[in-house]
Amino acid sequence: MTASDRGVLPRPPALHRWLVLLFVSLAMFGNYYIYDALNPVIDLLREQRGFSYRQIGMLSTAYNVAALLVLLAGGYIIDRWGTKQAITVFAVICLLAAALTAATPHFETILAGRFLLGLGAEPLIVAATTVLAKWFKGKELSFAFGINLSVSRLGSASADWSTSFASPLYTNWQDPLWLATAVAGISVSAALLYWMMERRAEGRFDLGTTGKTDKLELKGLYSFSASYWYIIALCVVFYATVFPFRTFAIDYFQQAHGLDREAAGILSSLLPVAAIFATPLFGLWVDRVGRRSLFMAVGSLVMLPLFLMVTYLPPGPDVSVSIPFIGGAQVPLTLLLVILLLGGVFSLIPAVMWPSVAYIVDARRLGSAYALMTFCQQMGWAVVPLVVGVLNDRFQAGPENPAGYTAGMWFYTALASLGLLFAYLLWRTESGPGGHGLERLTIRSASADG
Ligand SMILES: C[C@H](NC(=O)[C@@H](N)CCCCN)C(=O)O
Repeated sequence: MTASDRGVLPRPPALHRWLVLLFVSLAMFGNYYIYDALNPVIDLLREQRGFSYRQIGMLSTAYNVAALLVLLAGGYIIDRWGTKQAITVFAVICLLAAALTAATPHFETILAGRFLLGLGAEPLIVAATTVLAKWFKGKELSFAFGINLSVSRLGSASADWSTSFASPLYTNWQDPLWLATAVAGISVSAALLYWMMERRAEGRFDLGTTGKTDKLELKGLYSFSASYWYIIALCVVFYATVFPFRTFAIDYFQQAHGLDREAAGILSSLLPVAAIFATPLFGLWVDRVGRRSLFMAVGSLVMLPLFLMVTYLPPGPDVSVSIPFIGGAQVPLTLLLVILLLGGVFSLIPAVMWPSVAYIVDARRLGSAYALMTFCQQMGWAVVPLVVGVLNDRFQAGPENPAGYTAGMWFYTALASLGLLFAYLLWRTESGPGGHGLERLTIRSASADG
C-alpha cells in the first residue's frame, strides 16, 4: 500500500480484526506448546536415553542461544519479508524444529531441534506482536495483546495436560514430541490462513504502518533512565527463575515429591492456567489504580519464599484438583499453594512489567527498548537451566535423594531475592521526584490530563 492509500481506504472491519487475532493466537498456541512439550518427557529422557540433568539444561539453553542470535536480525527480517511471509516462515521453522527434536534418539539431534526452535519461535513472537499492532492500532490493542498471551499460555498448559489426555503416548519419550509436531501443524495452518487474510486485505483496507519493528539498536543505550534498567534487571531475574523452574517442574514433582506424571502435569499446568485468567484482570486493575512499581515489588516479595516452601515445609494433606475435560489428581496442599501463589506472581509481574516500559521510554525508542529487554531476558534464561542441571547432577538429585534438588531451589531463591532488590530500587526511584508516573498514572488521570 502506498502512503496515499492510507486515509483513503477504510480501516479493517471488526470481524476481520478478530479473525486475525484468532489465527495469530493459534500460531502462538502451537509455539508455546512445542516449547513446553519437552518438560513432561524429562524423566523418560533420563531413564530411556540416560541423559544427565546438565544435558537437559543444555537443551533449554540451546533455545535461548539461538534466540539471542536471531533476535539481532528478527525485526529486520520481518520488515524485509513483510508480516505474512515472516509469520509463516517462522511457523514452518518451528514445525521442522519439533520434528527434528522427535526424530532421532541422539542428544546432538535433539539439541539441534531445540536450537532450531529458538530460531523460529522467538521471531514468531515478534512477528505476531507486529501483526497485532498493524491490525489493532487505535482499536482494542492492549486487549488483543492480553487475549493473545492468554491463548499462548493455554498452549503451555495443554503441553502439561498432555500427560493426562495423551497418557498412552508417555510409554516412550518420542511419541509426546511427535504430538507436539502435530500441534506445530496447527501453527503453520493458522499462519497460512493469516497470509490469505492479509493478502485479501491489501488494497481494500488501510493496514497502516507499524513503524520500525523491534530492532536492537545498541547506540544510545546509555540514555535510558535508571528506572528502565531496574525493570530490565527485574525482567532478567524473574524469567530466569520462572521459565527454568517450569522446565524442571514436572520431573521435580515426580522425583522429589513422588507424584505420578498425570498429577505432576496437572499441578504444573496451574501456573499458566492461573495466568490465563489473572493476567488480563491484573492489567485492568493496574490501569485503574497505578502503583505499578509497588505491584512489582509485592509480586517479587511473594515469590521469595516459594522455592524454600516446596523444599522444607511438610507436604500437608492431599487435595483433589480437577480440570474440566482433562482429568483430576490428588496433590499435596503445600505444593498446590505454592504453585497457585507462583501462578499469581506469573500473572501480576508480566501484566505490569511489559506495559510499564511504555511509560518510561520515549515512544520513538520503544521498539529498541523492548528488543533490548527481550535480549537481556534470553541471556539470563540461557544460563539458569544449565546451572540448575549441573547442581542437580552434582548433588545426585533423584527419587532416592530428593535433598539433591535443594541447591537448585536455593539458586532460584537467590535470583528471586535479586528480583526483590531491583523491584524495591524501582519503587524507590518512582516514588521520588525522578519518577515517570508508574505509581501515579491511571486511566482516570490520563483522561483528566486530556
Ligand atoms: C510475554 C512473555 N514472553 C516472553 O518472554 C517470550 N520472549 C518468550 C516466551 C517463551 C515461552 N515458551 C511471557 O510469556 O510472559
